Amino acid sequence: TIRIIHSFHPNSSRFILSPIMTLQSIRYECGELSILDQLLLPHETAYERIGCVEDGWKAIRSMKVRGAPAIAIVGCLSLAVELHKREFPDTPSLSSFIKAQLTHLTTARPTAVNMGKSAAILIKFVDSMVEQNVSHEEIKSRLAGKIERMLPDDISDNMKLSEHGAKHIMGRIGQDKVTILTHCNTGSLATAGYGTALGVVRSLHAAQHLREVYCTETRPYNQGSRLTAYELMHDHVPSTLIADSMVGLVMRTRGISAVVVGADRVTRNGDTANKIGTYQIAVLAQHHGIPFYVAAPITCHDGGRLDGESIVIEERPPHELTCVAGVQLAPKDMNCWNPAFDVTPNELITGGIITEHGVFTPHQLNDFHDK
Ligand SMILES: CSC[C@H]1O[C@H](OP(=O)(O)O)[C@H](O)[C@@H]1O
Repeated sequence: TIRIIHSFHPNSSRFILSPIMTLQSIRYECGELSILDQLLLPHETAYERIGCVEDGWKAIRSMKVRGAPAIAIVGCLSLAVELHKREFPDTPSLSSFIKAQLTHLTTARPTAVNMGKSAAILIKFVDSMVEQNVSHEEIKSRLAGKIERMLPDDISDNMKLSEHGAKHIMGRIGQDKVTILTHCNTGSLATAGYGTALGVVRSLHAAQHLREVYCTETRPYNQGSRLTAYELMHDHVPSTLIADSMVGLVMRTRGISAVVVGADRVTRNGDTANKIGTYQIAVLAQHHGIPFYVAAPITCHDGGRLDGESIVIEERPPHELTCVAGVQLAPKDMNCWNPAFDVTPNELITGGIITEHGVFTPHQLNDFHDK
């Protein structure tokens, strides 16, 4: 396991972190992959073995594993696992298999950019090795190595992002303690570890600057009540669970200093696709004059897309809305609409977009992509 041990150096505002994490959504070692089945949390902790790409696709589609970074990491690792076991007669057969499998993985869930972005990067990596006449065995080995590095790279990005975000919020609010509101789950269960928006919360808590964090239940999958509450209790972070419908009243009466949410796809102009309900929280935050931040490592950024208008919003099955934990709540044949995401326009992201490279305004983000 990896446990994060925080120590706050008295002579600087930097957080000293050593990479030991306690909550692991992904376990990978020497070609063996298993994922924490998040449909069973918080009542049951069960890991499911992923033996091939199809196992990975099904785990992502069913949301046993979810969260934009975790989706890409599990998808790509499922390919590494399958390549570890398969033999190929020559380079063309290996290359076409890799491309077909990566393309297939991008069909599991359309809104988060991470899987599609990783697939494009890995296909380009393989093509470059084919052009250099690298042997197909060496291609397999180098590709597996590149995929395996996604795990530590994600944790490293999250820690840097979280430090930038915590420092920016402290600088903006100008008080010793802050109260944060967050939505959905953006922690160790949505990433390789530490988290994005929840990573910012962890960093504020580690530096003793967090008064409290309010997390929304995040219907209908309940990422907040089942997953974020689980992580916050696990880490002994002062926190309060609220229903999605309570956000307005909490903003009005509980002294929220800032809102920090994650992202599934941030476009060039800063428009952000994130869990359904994010948009209305951003509108409420503007109404109450509360800075609204999006925490998103560059792996969640779609620099090739100008704005959020064309982002495909995934629609999930009606039963995920009409049933809770397998109990039928709404009438079985009730007409439903179950979009899993919405898009927050950049003008509502008033705090900034927190990345591992720093905190950007939407305009600065556009310049960053031009570099
Ligand atoms: C750190 S990205 C987490 C991001 O993914 C979640 O969606 P889902 O649980 O459906 O995969 C949500 O939008 C979070 O902000």
